Amino acid sequence: MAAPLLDVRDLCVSFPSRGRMIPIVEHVSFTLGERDILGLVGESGSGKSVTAMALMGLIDSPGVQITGSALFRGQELVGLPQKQLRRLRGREIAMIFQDPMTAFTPVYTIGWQIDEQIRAHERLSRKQARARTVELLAEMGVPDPARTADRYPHQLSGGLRQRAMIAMALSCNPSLLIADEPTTALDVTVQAQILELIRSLRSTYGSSVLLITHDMGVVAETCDTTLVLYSGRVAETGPTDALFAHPGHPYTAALLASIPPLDGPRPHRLPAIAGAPPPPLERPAGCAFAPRCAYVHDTCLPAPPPPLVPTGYHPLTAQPDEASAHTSAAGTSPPPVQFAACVLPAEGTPLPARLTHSELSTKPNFDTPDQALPPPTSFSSGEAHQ
Ligand SMILES: Nc1ncnc2c1ncn2[C@@H]1O[C@H](COP(=O)(O)OP(=O)(O)OP(=O)(O)O)[C@@H](O)[C@H]1O
Repeated sequence: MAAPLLDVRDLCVSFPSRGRMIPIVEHVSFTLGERDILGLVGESGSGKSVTAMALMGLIDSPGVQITGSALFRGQELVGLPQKQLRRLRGREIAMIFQDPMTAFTPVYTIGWQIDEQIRAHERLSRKQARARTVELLAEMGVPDPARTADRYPHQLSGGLRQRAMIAMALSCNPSLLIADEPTTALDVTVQAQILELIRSLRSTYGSSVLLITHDMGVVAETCDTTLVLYSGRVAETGPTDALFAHPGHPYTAALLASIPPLDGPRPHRLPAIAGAPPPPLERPAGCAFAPRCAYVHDTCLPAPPPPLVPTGYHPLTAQPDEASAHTSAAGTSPPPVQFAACVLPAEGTPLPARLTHSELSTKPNFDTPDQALPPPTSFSSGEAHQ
């Protein structure tokens, strides 16, 4: 199998506070292949941005502790000196953010800023750099790119600014684009256009994308693979289609159940996940979702469970594992995918025994059984999510 573009193993990020280290991201592992789009999804505060910033070497808080490994084309990013990281950023790895105004300086034109980015990495004259800027803006679907290049950031609409930021990020043809909530601030029509643009990057630029979002709809439309982060830990990962059709983790299932169905009867109220993720210092020893889980069981409590991945799929790549790959190569059909589940019952099977009320109420942030998510019938069949 070809080496992945990005191979992250056991990434942990902790920040110091009042003499203690607060673990924000714990043992996050995944790989991203060439031209793949991986969605990093989770609620606000789950550690998505911290994961991305750690990979980019952009966390400069004093005392931050980053451990584990992140190999980019075989080069270790964790602990890489800033000088070398700076060389990689822009040229090999680029990042775009929710708010393009944070990426552009308000006092220079869009074109000038993209020209400078190009000239920082390539030996081009001003004229050549501007020609490349205009070409890039045109490729990003910016109308009248030569005139738009002469505009200041505040003179562009949110969608155009986002296109201009993607143009700047792609100006040096990076292999990896990290997109942190790139469509959150945009209206739905522009959001769809930007997602289409991001999807097209792999064919036009050969780029892989790490897409950070809290929106399962965005993931469904855009990502090959999905990694669900909950309270700084990986809850579940797998090919997006499979994960959406058969979520194995009650958290994934609950996130999916909270998306309005496109067809069929509209529910009176969408199911919400009661409670909130635990603060990092109150994270339970076992599954961090246990305090909010309708299916919590005593086996969930002693230690964090390993991330769920469909049976037959590799836990890091979320691709068919070696055995399945060999079977396909031999010309026979791959074995049917079986879906792992932590405690999610198969259709028709009874729920596992629940913890007693007193056990539940001794845990921080625990919802009472009455407040907990009702067992949604759609969880086990997955039909509602297709
Ligand atoms: N420099 C920092 N020092 C201390 N804590 C931090 C720092 N940066 C982030 N955090 C904490 O890390 C946690 C995860 O933050 P992060 O921004 O990664 O979440 P997120 O999943 O990206 O959420 P959102 O979708 O709201 O952006 C939060 O509790 C945040 O307060």
